[in-house]
Amino acid sequence: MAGTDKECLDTHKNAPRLIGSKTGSFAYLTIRDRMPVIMTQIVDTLHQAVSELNSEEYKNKIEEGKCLIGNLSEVRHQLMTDKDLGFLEHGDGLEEWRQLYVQLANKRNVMPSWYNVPWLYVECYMYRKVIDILIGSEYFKKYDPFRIQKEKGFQSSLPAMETLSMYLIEKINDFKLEIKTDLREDFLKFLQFCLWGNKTDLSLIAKYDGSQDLSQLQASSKDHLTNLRSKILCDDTELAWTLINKEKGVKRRITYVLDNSGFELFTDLCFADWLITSNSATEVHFEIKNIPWFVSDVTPNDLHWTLEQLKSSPNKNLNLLADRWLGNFADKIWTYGCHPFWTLAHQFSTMQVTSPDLYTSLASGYLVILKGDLNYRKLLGDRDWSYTTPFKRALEGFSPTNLLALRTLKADLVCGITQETADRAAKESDRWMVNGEYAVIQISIV
Ligand SMILES: O=P(O)(O)OC[C@H]1O[C@](O)(CO)[C@@H](O)[C@@H]1O
Ligand SMILES: [Mn+2]
Repeated sequence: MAGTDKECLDTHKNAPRLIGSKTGSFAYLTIRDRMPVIMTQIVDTLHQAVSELNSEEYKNKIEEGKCLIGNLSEVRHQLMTDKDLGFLEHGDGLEEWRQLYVQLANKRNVMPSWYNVPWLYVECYMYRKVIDILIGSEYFKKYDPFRIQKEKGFQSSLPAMETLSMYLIEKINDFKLEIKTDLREDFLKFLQFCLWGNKTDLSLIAKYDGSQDLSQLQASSKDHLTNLRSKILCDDTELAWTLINKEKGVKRRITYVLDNSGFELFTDLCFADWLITSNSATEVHFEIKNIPWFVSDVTPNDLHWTLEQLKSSPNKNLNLLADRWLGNFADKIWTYGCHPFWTLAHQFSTMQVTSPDLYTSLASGYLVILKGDLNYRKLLGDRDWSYTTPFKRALEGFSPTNLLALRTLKADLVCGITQETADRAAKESDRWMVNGEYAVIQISIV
């Protein structure tokens, strides 16, 4: 049973939100164990970067760096000792953060602190607070404390990317030569590559230093995918296929809300390529993060860096894909945006009010694909819904257009699955909701 905030039960009988104050819950353990480790990593990485600077040339930068290290260490201390949360001062979304803080403060008789507000808020706040400190500086405004980890993650995924690139190129050639292929089967495969690509987020492996072998986490072989089917606890693939296969060739845009860099991003770009090549969409618009976020989330820098790496790789298939993908961006068949909404702590059902421009943009497309665990938590308002609550119900009215969630379970909430399925998974592993071994493919059709 997850940790919950009974105060948040509202009149619409929404389930309570997950909160860190429930001892032993995944929220509690994340705040107690995983978040301090991530903060330590941030401090250590910055410390390393500062210590590599030439002390004569970068005197002021070094001074400032040391000061930032102190401020970041203080955030870690506040988190570990459950101090009051405060306002943010720099960067996007300040007013939205302030409003949410005031709402939380008004709901309680005590000041909002790390363990007494909803987990979603506090976890997003930690990442945003780090950026607040960096943006407020002179020399570290654009510093990405996760860059090294993301780059190591990319390098260690290269063998899996090479395998997947061969598969995609085979499909592209089939299209070119008009060789009849089983489109449904291809769709199914790419969807699952993307789904399992979500296993490799680096915030879950809090101690990831690039040396661990991620290949076990990467479902790069087709046979492996077949074995993984039983781990998909709700599988709306057929509904998704019906949607994708409908009225092919008409002008339509798919919005792809990306999650992590590295292997996951590569699988997503492969799928986006297939969507265009198979005429399933005429435009794919990616949404990514405007700041370093939850360790491994894709920022514009990560996207550009990834494409450059693929282009300069000694592997010809990766070069070929990089050329295609750079071409897609140049031709505006692919576009990307990084709306500040994605780095707020808001659940998606508030988007229409808090970020109407983004909502309208999603609504003008045919389908939104949402990747990963955090997006799923925000879809569900990070609430402790009963497992059998229908997906659409848990969205609390969020319905800009057709939605498709692809998520491996890394937090103890899920909906839209049968009690038998939940029991079976629980029997297989008592960590089934958080270990990234299980997944859902869920669709909401307007
Ligand atoms: O990259 P994802 O799939 O959104 O996962 C983000 C991570 O953050 C959490 O949502 C909370 O720590 C985890 O459940 C997950 O490991
Ligand atoms: Mn992520």
